[in-house]
Amino acid sequence: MPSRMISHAFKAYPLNHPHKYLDLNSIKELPESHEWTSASDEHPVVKVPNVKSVPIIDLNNKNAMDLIGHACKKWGVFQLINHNICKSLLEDVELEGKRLFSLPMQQKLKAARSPDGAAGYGVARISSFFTKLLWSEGFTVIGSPLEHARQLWPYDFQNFCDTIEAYQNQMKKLAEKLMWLMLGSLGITKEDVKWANNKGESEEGCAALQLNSYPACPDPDRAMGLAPHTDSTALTILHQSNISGLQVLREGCGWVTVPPHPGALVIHVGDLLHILSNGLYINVRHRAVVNRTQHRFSLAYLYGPPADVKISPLTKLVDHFHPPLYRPITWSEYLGTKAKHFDNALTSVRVCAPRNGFVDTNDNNSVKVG
Ligand SMILES: C=C1C[C@]23C[C@@]1(O)CC[C@H]2[C@@]12CCC[C@@](C)(C(=O)O1)[C@H]2[C@@H]3C(=O)O
Ligand SMILES: O=C(O)CCC(=O)C(=O)O
Ligand SMILES: [Fe+2]
Repeated sequence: MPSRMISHAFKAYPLNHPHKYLDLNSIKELPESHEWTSASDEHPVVKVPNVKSVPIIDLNNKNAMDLIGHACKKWGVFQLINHNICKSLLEDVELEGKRLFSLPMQQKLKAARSPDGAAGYGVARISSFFTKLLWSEGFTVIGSPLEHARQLWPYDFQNFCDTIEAYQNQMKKLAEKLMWLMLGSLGITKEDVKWANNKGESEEGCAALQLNSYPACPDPDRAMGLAPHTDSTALTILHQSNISGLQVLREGCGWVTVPPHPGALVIHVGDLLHILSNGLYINVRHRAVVNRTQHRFSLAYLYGPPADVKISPLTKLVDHFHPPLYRPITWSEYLGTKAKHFDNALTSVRVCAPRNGFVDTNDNNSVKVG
């Protein structure tokens, strides 16, 4: 039976071996369990200006739609300024996140994500695809944060809930606006998308909020904050605070650092927009690296269509010369597919090889070792 909520997407894919939780803040030497070899990544880190940097787009620019479309085709990522999200809200949510991660481990584990669940405290789900552990911890909110917040702060959960809910509301509006700009640039309007005005859908269905914490690391060059991945979303809005760590893969060049730009939010094209656009938009591959001295915090708003609506390449973008590359799939099903196949999830949904004969650069069959 299709699930109406993304929080149920992993029911059939429980994580069998939840990792032991180390308090990364107190570790003075990188344990072998967290030692990643640089040989496991074939892409170099490239420096700006050797390669252009990720585009910065002003939402107030009258050409914003075209600039966004161009960035989605060339990069699959851009930084957005003048997005209208209150600076104080961004600061508040960052503070609440830091308050959460600074709790003692025993307390955080009271809100631990269950093996078959999507929400709560824990390591990133993709961790299970690697033999080495990530230098990070996360907290995922889907719908209301209340249940978990009560477990974390039995007498003091209101502030956290209010801030998270205010942030979710603002992000939802921005995500919707961005999605229509991204699709608008391809000539797609709301009339072309059946589920666009489906107001009856459960609020829980269309977003997750991921709080990421990357403590300072004694040996950052051999550790990995968040392993390379694409987001299983239509789009992601990332607030990366003022500490660098996000890198995006520019095909043919290598890893490009996305420097924190004051007030900017980073927008990623996810796998679902890649599917909807019939491959025209790049689902950007990215990762988070860590540093020796600063504790980094980031906040990702992972946005998608209603969880149980089948999405597929949009009819207007498909013709005899551009056959649909992917079969219809719901967001919920796609999350399950990702939980099973990780980097090969898109290939498993593909029905037709791209006309240029190239394979999807985000798919590979290599064994992940970390
Ligand atoms: C909607 C979702 C996307 C996500 C899995 C999740 O159910 C909630 C957490 C998301 C996240 C955030 C960190 C990176 C990531 C790969 C992960 O392990 O959990 C993404 C997942 C994703 O985009 O596939
Ligand atoms: O911390 C970052 O910069 C990246 C986070 C991320 O990729 C995610 O939450 O999906
Ligand atoms: Fe991501």
